[in-house]
Amino acid sequence: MTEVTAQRAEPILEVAGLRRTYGDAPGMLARMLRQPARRVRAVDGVDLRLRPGETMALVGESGCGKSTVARCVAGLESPSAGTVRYSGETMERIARRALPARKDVQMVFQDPYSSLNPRWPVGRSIAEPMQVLGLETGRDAAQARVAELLSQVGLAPEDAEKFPHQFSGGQRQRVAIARALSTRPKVIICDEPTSALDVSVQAQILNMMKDLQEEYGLAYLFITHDLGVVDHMADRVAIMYLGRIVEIGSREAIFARPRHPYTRMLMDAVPRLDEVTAGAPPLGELPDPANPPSGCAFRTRCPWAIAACAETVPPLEEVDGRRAACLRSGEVA
Ligand SMILES: Nc1ncnc2c1ncn2[C@@H]1O[C@H](COP(=O)(O)OP(=O)(O)OP(=O)(O)O)[C@@H](O)[C@H]1O
Repeated sequence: MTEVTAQRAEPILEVAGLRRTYGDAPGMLARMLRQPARRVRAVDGVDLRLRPGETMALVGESGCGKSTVARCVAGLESPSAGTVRYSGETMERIARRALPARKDVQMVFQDPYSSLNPRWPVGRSIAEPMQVLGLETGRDAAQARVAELLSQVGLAPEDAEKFPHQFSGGQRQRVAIARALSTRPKVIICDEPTSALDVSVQAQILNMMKDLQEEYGLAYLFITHDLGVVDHMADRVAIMYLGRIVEIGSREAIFARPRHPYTRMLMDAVPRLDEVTAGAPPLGELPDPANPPSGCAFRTRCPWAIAACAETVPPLEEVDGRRAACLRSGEVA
């Protein structure tokens, strides 16, 4: 499917012009030291469309705004501007009026403890979202559903009585996935769900997530810095740099012929991408997000940069079956 066709298909999730700025007002310490506010445009005009049953990977170095997109899309944070729609319904309306669409989106975090209460038996945490939304209120029905969910993620019904610390890291992530599945969502936002796990456990969880996707027609917005994971999971890929998407298209197109210099450099750095994320800079230092370069924010690290790159922010334009935001995208491949 070309990027043009993908854009035409009916989306389950549609993000338009999403912006999230932090630090509009200076904090107390900054005020005492008479420092100006440190204003960061963490997300600066992101558009995304996710179709039912599809996996879109959102990729980029630490600090480029991936988690902020995830939190805004999951309704955990309000955007400064732009809209998030599920099946055409805005997230604002969904959150305010507890519309049924609220059950359609769930989130899985890197750290399962973010969604599991350490003092609750996991069965209670798994049942919580469906009970909050009034889906399975009777005790027996809720228990039966928890047992069903545990077996869907490869655990035993008796595991409902255990506490989070009694599981291994991989099992704990299975529990977090069972909790996310409890409301029968259509979309799951996954923020680095396997990056804290050993490689072999990682593969098991990813394969299970693929099976669950197939069985329930789930769409995943999959946030990761790991291109191996992207290759394994994604139908489409969006590459983010300092708050903006710089390239978006099918996994095949992007892996075969990256058209943005940043995508290309990420791919060249593949074996060391964990170092990129850990801050070691095979690509050079990321500029200060509070003070990004004019024009194309990547130009200060870009071997293809020319004077014109400092003038304007290049728009995402169709090139070679995907969209890329680079004045020289035609020459990059
Ligand atoms: N609550 C906050 N207050 C102030 N700045 C924030 C806040 N959350 C994020 N930021 C800033 O917004 C930018 C994007 O952060 P974000 O966590 O979304 O990036 P990321 O790509 O998900 O990185 P990571 O992989 O490290 O989580 C960063 O410059 C970060 O410092």
